[in-house]
Amino acid sequence: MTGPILRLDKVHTHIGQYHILQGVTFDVPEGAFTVIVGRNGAGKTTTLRTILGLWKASAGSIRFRDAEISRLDTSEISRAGIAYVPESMGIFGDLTVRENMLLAARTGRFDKDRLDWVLGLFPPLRKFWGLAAGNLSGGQKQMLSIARAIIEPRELLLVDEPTKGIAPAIIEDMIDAFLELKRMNTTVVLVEQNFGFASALGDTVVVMDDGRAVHRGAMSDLAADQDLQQKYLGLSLHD
Ligand SMILES: Nc1ncnc2c1ncn2[C@@H]1O[C@H](COP(=O)(O)OP(=O)(O)OP(=O)(O)O)[C@@H](O)[C@H]1O
Repeated sequence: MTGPILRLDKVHTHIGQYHILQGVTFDVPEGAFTVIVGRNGAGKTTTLRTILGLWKASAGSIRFRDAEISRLDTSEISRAGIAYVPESMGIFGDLTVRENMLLAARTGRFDKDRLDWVLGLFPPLRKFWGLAAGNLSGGQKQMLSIARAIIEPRELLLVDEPTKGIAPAIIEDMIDAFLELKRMNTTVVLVEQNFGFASALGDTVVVMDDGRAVHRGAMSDLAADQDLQQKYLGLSLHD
């Protein structure tokens, strides 16, 4: 783990008349997994969308390496090397798995070694390569969505709740795939409600509540401390 690749400093986001993020501050260390947890409506997705410029920060600073990105357009932020896997997965149901992957490759073609590596992480995608993606199961769609985000090397990957609605057996496969990304020193910010998944992968953890980051620290400390979990997360993580 090295220094931060991304720094949020007192970030505020308004959506219409609502003041959603109210001074979010945390660092994302390079080459590690940062997990954002917190109750429903805490502002986790809004934080990812604000980093991506899909919502504009109304105040505060977001620095990616040495650049201030909070005023940039999403396309510029994406070109700078930040990829996003939204909760809605953002895949095209009428297009095949292959076509979905190809659209995500900015050069318009595949690097064969990279493609082999990605398909090795998610074998069902190889199997259903020619199938319209709308026919995939929920877990397979989630895999496709992640595969799209990593088909080219990215400096930072933002992933929103990959386990949502996914069966436990597939969650295990997904942990393996993310562990492989970890071995490659990929920098990931993961929003995750499933505490087993979050604690299996997270190096650092950010707990959000009511539009703020109320706790930052090592995931191992939070995972080992039930009082801390109770204080910040109530029982919702174990429901
Ligand atoms: N388009 C919108 N218009 C108005 N309010 C919104 C909009 N999108 C999100 N919000 C509000 O912003 C707050 C934070 O939402 P957000 O989706 O960031 O929370 P979250 O922590 O990701 O929650 P969850 O775990 O339920 O997905 C919520 O109160 C939500 O209702």
